[in-house]
Amino acid sequence: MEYETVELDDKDDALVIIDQTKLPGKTEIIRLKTAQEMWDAIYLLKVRGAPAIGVAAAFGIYLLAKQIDTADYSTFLAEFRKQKEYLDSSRPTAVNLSWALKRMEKIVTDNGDKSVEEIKRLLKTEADAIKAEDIRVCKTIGEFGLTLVKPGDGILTHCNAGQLATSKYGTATAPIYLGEERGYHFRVFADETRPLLQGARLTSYELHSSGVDVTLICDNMAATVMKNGWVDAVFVGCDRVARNGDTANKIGTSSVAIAANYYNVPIYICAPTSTIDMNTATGADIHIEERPAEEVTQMWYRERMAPEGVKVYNPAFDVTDHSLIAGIVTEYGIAREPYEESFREIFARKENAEYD
Ligand SMILES: CSC[C@H]1O[C@H](OP(=O)(O)O)[C@H](O)[C@@H]1O
Repeated sequence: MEYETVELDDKDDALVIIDQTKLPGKTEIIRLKTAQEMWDAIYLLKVRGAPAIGVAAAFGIYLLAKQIDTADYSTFLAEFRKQKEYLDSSRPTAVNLSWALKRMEKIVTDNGDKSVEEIKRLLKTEADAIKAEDIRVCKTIGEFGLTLVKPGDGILTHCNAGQLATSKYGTATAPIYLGEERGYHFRVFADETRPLLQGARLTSYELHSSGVDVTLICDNMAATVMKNGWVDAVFVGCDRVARNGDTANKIGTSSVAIAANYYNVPIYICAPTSTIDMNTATGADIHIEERPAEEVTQMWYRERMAPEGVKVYNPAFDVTDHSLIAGIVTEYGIAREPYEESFREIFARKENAEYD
């Protein structure tokens, strides 16, 4: 299934995305032009998934910068920062949002000696680079992930860390897609992932459309398929990895990790280095987004599933303790305990690679 999760239409000054809230029933392409439309699209998960949110924010802030009508650098910088802070406020947990926006801001602050028009051109180049890197990073994560499994293995996924959460390949699905190209024929079990069903609506849709052997299960069935011996590894994505390896990912991931450890099934986090936040010491320091009750009680504000007025707790993410994680698969290798030391080695490799 070839489609672009996030595209830039530079001529029409539009950020073009698939509205993921309409999948799998309808593939609806929408064009975002204003800061409000971009903010809403991220908050409402029309575009979602840490890497895809980062790419959307990079193109989005570029388009908003284009609209800043001034030749004065200080005025441009002030307005740029206002728009950046606004987009950054849309969702708090996925570090890629702020990481991409900071990268774009650095283009502006590093080039104060250039004209505003030249800075706008440099912003476009940086946003294109962020998207290109995302594709390369995901493919490389797939290569490292493949070293952890063998043809015919059963793989369990949770939420969607697939093509729709990135620019291509996905992170947790990258080994699956690469394996499919090379005849590995994995048997995938996709958790539906309540309340917003990213696993049912997106992961099973992506994999089934790509001819992958995928079985959709309810979240409360994950332990059973592991107990049955059908799962050889768990691959999940992430939204923020703390320095000690604690990982924030879609709500329910920590339950999957506990079950996986009980049944001796390794769980691997597939994490672009852009999602590893060395400034966050442990999972306790990660801000977990809480979302509206209606997502739990009314299935996308449609079918009522619970009594009106009932109390609801709806955290969008949880934190999996580093001690439960068998390895963290990055584009510069697989990190293992002790994670802080392993991450420092991986970032050193990244630094050297970027200078090669
Ligand atoms: C490529 S990993 C993306 C990560 O983001 C998802 O969250 P959401 O659907 O709320 O954006 C989920 O946690 C995935 O693992």
